[in-house]
Amino acid sequence: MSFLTALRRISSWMPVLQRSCTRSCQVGARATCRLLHTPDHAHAVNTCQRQRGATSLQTRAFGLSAFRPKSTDDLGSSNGFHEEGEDEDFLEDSEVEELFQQQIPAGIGEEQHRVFIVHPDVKWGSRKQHLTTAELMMAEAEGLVNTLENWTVVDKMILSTKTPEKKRIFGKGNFQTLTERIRQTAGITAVFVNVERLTPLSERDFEEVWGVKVFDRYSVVLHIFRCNARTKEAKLQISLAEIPLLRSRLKNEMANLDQQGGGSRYIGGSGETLYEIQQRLLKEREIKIRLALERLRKKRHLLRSQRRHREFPVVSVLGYTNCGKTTLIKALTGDTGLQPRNQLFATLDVTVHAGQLPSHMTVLYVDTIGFLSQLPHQLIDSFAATLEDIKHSDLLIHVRDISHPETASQKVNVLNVLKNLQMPDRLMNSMIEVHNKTDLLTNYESAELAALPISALEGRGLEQLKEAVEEEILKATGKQILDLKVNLSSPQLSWLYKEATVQDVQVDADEGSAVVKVIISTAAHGRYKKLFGKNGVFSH
Ligand SMILES: Nc1nc2c(ncn2[C@@H]2O[C@H](COP(=O)(O)OP(=O)(O)OP(=O)(O)O)[C@@H](O)[C@H]2O)c(=O)[nH]1
Ligand SMILES: [Mg+2]
Repeated sequence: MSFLTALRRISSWMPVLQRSCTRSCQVGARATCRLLHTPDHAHAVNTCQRQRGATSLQTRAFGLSAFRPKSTDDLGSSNGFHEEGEDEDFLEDSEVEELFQQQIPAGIGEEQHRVFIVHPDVKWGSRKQHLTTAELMMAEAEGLVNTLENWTVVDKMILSTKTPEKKRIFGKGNFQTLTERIRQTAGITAVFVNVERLTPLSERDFEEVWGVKVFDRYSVVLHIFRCNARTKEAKLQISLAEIPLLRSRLKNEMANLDQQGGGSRYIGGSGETLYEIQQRLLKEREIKIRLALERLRKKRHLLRSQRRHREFPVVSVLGYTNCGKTTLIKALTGDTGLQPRNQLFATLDVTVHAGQLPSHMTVLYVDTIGFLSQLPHQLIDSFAATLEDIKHSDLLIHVRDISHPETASQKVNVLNVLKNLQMPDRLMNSMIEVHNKTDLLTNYESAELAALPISALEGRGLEQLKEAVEEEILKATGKQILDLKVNLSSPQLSWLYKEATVQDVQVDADEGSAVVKVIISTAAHGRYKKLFGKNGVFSH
């Protein structure tokens, strides 16, 4: 790259970044008020309506009536609950869009790529992958490329290596073989080196030798995320995760410029070199995105307590990407708005969907972003905020694609990520493991006795799953299902409507009494007994 081209490219960033810095100051003064709620809650209310009859509905729906549906995009990252007056200082959609569309790292967001994949296979040492093979890792890399609409795999190669994390990933001989193969393969526009993260230096070296764009897992996964991002939070997180790529690009461009003696020159009496100015602008961009994300996170804290207050137990559904999480939630809730896709990272946002358990108790199922082995660390960091909410669930369901050849290592990977996220022990111990896609295997029988075999697609095993969920939810929330005999001339029934969840009322008109089926917390039951005496409880 010539000195002039490099200089031109770098200075092309400046107006964009400067504009973004000025705007960030203006945003602070803006306050936006919104009221919205998810269609899921409308669904929850409707379901309650059908199950409980008019009187109980009045009690329940009252708590929810302050919410209205807005767009499905808004369901996403903040679980669909937004509170009035809490949107102060928040970025407008157009501002998030501008951040998202500015400063896209080179090669990301481009129209098409014909890709050569090389997988460095570590034969020994601490970096060796024990639960998988190079062929399976290569298959996953191909899966990642094929997820992108206009990307195709042209050729692939597995090469052994000792030090995938060092600058020289491959030995001299192997590197020569690889370079020849790449040069001989016609029409390649990019090489995907299947490592977590390439150093800026090796990326530059590879690009120089091979003459095409070079990607690592980090940049490929980011590219997929960019294509699938719908909500503000996802877009902000992707923009944040792209910052390291922009830094690498800046480093490489400055190295080019320095070779020509330009990078460390001071700019027009500013006391800063060009490199320092660019670094500062990137830092400012990063701070702005982090601030916006932090505000979303704070908002979620509020939303969490609101949700607790409403007493709908929360069940988070997680697992490796493409294992069938969205399909399962769709089957459990009948929510037709959900769109499962045979694609990695189809779901990028945490969304919430109401469903019913056998006792007609309403629970909220949380659909989450899928996990991936060797998902680059910075990516996990920027999405940790999204996954943070899972910690506040009442129960976790771990979905596994049991038909996948790598199902065992996928499980290990998911458990590791949960450990890194410091998931509370109570959730890890009560987690329900579900073996999905059993329809793809003949006469599947699990060696893991506690696991539940299902087919989310064909609706098999769902009743057993719902029963298991109910059992765990009752344990987790300290609730029980009871039949209570009430005197209709006393305030017992209205008390129960207020303090517990009334499931069913069987009236005996002659006796002036009713048997009421309730889901009630131990504490509320204690208060009930104190107020109305111990009589009239039937075991359930
Ligand atoms: N045969 C079969 N296919 C299934 C089953 N469950 C899900 N699938 C398919 O697996 C693919 C992925 O399903 P999703 O529900 O989108 O998976 P996910 O875990 O939400 O995926 P991400 O959001 O991308 O992480 C889709 O093509 C589904 O039709 C199942 O029980 N049997
Ligand atoms: Mg999904």
